[in-house]
Amino acid sequence: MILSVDELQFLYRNRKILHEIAFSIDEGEVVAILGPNGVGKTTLLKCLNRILNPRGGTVRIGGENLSDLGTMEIARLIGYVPQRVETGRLTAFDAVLLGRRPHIKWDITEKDLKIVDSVFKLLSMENLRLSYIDEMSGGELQKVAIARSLVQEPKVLLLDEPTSSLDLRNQVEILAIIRQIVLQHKIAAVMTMHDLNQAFRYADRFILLKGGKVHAYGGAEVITPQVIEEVYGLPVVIGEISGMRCVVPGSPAWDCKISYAASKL
Ligand SMILES: Nc1ncnc2c1ncn2[C@@H]1O[C@H](COP(=O)(O)OP(=O)(O)OP(=O)(O)O)[C@@H](O)[C@H]1O
Repeated sequence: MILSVDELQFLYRNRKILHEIAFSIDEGEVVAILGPNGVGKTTLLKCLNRILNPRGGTVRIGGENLSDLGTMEIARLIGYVPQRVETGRLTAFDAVLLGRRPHIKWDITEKDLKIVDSVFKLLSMENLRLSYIDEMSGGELQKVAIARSLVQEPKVLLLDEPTSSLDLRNQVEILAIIRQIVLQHKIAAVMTMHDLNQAFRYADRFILLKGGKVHAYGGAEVITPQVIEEVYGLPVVIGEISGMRCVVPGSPAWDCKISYAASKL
């Protein structure tokens, strides 16, 4: 087991956002955190990373309790790709290089440069090396953030909607690369997502949040039409296309309900 979470709770002011969160993740696994807007997916990632301090519970990585570790030690273990990436007057190369030593001045080594080069190549973004990140498109910036997390060589990657700004081809390529890196390096990735079809394709396990709690947790078998309707309040059909599990939202009855409501506007 590489990551374990037990009885995690988080409150914003006095409002309970997360409670009784417990799960564990093995090496080589990609886990998708799913759930409706505002349910607490980003908050959960930030608690795992200790950007936010949980009110209770424990998070362990490789047996180490994160509450016993400092920021630098946590950065050594966890690569984090936030939903909103901060920009500045830095080239993409420098921004990614910062992932090697996030908080202190350091002597750049041959190894640092080699790893940064290889990640630029892996993500097919060599053309962006000298571009300034404050002049980048949303998708380009998202790739820079993913690259920065990968050069950290973390044990756990936390990715907050990592493909939200990417075009279709980049979505597929980035998720496939994350999948491959997780397996090859025996690390783990936890990603928040909205696209259930991509989750089916690239994740091994699923955590569905509802009301700040884990509503369903497990392999693809836990994502049933009933569970999806309970979590999102929307009927779906689950089927297969070319051997791949896929979710189609809606149903004839639902579509009728929506068009009836719209006709009353
Ligand atoms: N800084 C904050 N102060 C107070 N409440 C906050 C703060 N940030 C988020 N929240 C609230 O916490 C809840 C969970 O937010 P969070 O961003 O974790 O949701 P999410 O599941 O990631 O949503 P989305 O799918 O829309 O990105 C929301 O109701 C949100 O309004």
